[in-house]
Amino acid sequence: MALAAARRLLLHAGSRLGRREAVDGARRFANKRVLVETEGPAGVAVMKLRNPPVNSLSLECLTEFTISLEKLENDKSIRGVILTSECPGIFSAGLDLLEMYGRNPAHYAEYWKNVQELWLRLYTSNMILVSAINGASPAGGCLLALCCDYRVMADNPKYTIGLNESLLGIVAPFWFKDMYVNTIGHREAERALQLGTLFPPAEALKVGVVDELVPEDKVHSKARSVMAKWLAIPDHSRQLTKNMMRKATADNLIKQREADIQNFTSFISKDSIQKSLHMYLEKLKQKKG
Ligand SMILES: CCC/C=C/C(=O)SCCNC(=O)CCNC(=O)[C@H](O)C(C)(C)COP(=O)([O-])OP(=O)([O-])OC[C@H]1O[C@@H](n2cnc3c(N)ncnc32)[C@H](O)[C@@H]1OP(=O)([O-])[O-]
Repeated sequence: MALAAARRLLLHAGSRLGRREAVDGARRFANKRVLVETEGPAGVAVMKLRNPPVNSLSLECLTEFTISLEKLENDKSIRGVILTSECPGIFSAGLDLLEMYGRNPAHYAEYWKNVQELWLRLYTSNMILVSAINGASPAGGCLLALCCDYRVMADNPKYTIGLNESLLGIVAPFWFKDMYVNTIGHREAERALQLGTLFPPAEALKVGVVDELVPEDKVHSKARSVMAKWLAIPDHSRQLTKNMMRKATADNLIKQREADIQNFTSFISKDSIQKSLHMYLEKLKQKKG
């Protein structure tokens, strides 16, 4: 309820800001955790996640992300979005573990609904989405990248990408899996999901998790040049083709959203799963100390 009100406020504030920017000619709007800049080639927005330290997808971050996307979808002058991060060395650490640990079932349900919402909006977007992966991209971070039409990754062996849920003692839901299969094929997805593989850039390119590697300082310029190529295709034919390729996967979730929320809520509420998450969070802390 409170979140719905916050969402309305943000949308309203955003549209007022949008009008002011149009007058100033400064094409930029920002929520606290997502910055959108629309300067550069016509019709292209750059969306930067900025939820330090690791761009984890907290409920607030998911909401702001979804609202920003909604605004861009509604802006008929925008045809493409480059998705990237403002946090050095991190694209996104994925879903916020603290939203899935030590909370109550109502919170888990609310959180999951918002995860679904963002995924559906990203995966089925009519806009061209190119990810400029400029850092580590585990689990939900990889999910964001997989939603894009093209993935450019910084060739830095310190960065890894993949759906590593099984390493945390949790299970990627069927729609994460479906999108992984669509991207890298059944055999690679099966192996990578069971092992929770986090691929370094060269391996990510080899299996097809990403489409291209470039030196770190070229990630943005490459994403822009990729975008230019995609923009040259007529929107209507590209959009219909994208829809044809992705609709069945999205529909698979749409037809069972409520059951998926219930599955997630009962799974994540289990003592054994909470214990696994606790251990994983402790491991992250120890790594730091
Ligand atoms: C069924 C469900 C499907 C699930 C899907 C998912 O996405 S599950 C998600 C799967 N995601 C993963 O498995 C990724 C786990 N994270 C990592 O592997 C690393 O943090 C890193 C490689 C992203 C960055 O390394 P780095 O050395 O630059 O940074 P650092 O490690 O020092 O962390 C800094 C602070 O951030 C904290 N924090 C980190 N991640 C999360 C998070 N997701 N959430 C919340 N907090 C997180 C970390 O605890 C620490 O907190 P502290 O102690 O300051 O209070």
